[in-house]
Amino acid sequence: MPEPLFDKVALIGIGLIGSSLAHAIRRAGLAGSVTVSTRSGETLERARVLGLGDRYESDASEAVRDADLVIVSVPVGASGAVASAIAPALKPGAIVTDVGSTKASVIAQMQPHLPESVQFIPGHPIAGTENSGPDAGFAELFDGRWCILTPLEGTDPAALSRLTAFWERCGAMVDTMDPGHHDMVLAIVSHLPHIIAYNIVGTADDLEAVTKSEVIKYSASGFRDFTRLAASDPTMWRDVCLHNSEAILEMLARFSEDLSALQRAIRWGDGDKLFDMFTRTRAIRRSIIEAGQDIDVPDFGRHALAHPEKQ
Ligand SMILES: NC(=O)C1=CN([C@@H]2O[C@H](COP(=O)(O)OP(=O)(O)OC[C@H]3O[C@@H](n4cnc5c(N)ncnc54)[C@H](O)[C@@H]3O)[C@@H](O)[C@H]2O)C=CC1
Ligand SMILES: O=C(O)C(=O)Cc1ccc(O)cc1
Repeated sequence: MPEPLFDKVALIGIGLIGSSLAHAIRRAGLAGSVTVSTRSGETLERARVLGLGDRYESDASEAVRDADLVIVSVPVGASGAVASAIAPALKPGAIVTDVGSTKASVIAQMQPHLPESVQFIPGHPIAGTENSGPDAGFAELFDGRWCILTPLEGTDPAALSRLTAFWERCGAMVDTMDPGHHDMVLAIVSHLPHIIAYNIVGTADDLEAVTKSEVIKYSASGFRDFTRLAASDPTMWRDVCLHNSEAILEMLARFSEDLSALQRAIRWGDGDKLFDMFTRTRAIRRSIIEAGQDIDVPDFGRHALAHPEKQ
């Protein structure tokens, strides 16, 4: 086993992402010891039963006291409260990072509390599932997935390299990005798909002409894919919507315009327009598969794609 990258790591929040980090850290031998802290006593007890750490602290400030790396993995709306609680106890020179799905808001919430003696490097692994809580995590979650770091002005390059090495040894590939750009990109590739999924499943649930049992019984795989996303954690997604509202509203406005164009093409029987649009979007799917980013598609899916010929 290679040398640990950090002597002491503190995991604040031990849900899907925190517990996956605990497993990945252990798999790669990245820490001398791991201290777990979370708000709810019940979750902390569950983490202890699962053996996710070496020490367990209900008080986040106690957990970070001697930590060299602190990873905050809580819903983005709780980032400010966590930063304020841990700030006085942080060890000078420690690296503080997070995994939140939005970046500008997390930075605005956390940075004012954190002392200049620590290196704050916000992060976001683009890897997850619809499950939450400490039982949901697994060591392979980050394998082959991107992790975006959004370093701030004045970040020490050595600290950035160390955090990059940490994520790489957790299995991820690392990119750096400006926080505002991150929020715009993630609004279209992650936040909108979840919002659309919540909406379509809600619409189906509200239909009077179709019973709930029919929705369950006849749901084709397209609808089932939406239900998976719509089963994601309500607290987490409420916070994402509230904390990336500007970019999400911008993307929703564009989406609504494009949906209206699609609606018009259907109303006027404009088959050429529909065909052209569906051909363009199919190319995106193929590019994702070619880039090896199609983790959810079993191997046979690659060969089952039809050719884009006009029928
Ligand atoms: N679920 C996913 O697929 C992904 C989530 N993320 C981000 O990771 C973060 C954590 O998400 P998950 O692990 O999925 O959530 P989760 O719901 O599985 O776990 C959240 C954890 O935070 C704790 N917590 C909540 N409020 C707290 C507070 N005020 N103080 C201390 N602890 C608190 C909970 O007890 C729990 O341990 C979120 O910011 C989310 O946006 C990032 C990538 C993927
Ligand atoms: O479950 C899925 O399909 C996801 O899209 C997981 C996910 C959720 C939130 C993120 O910020 C990143 C990844």
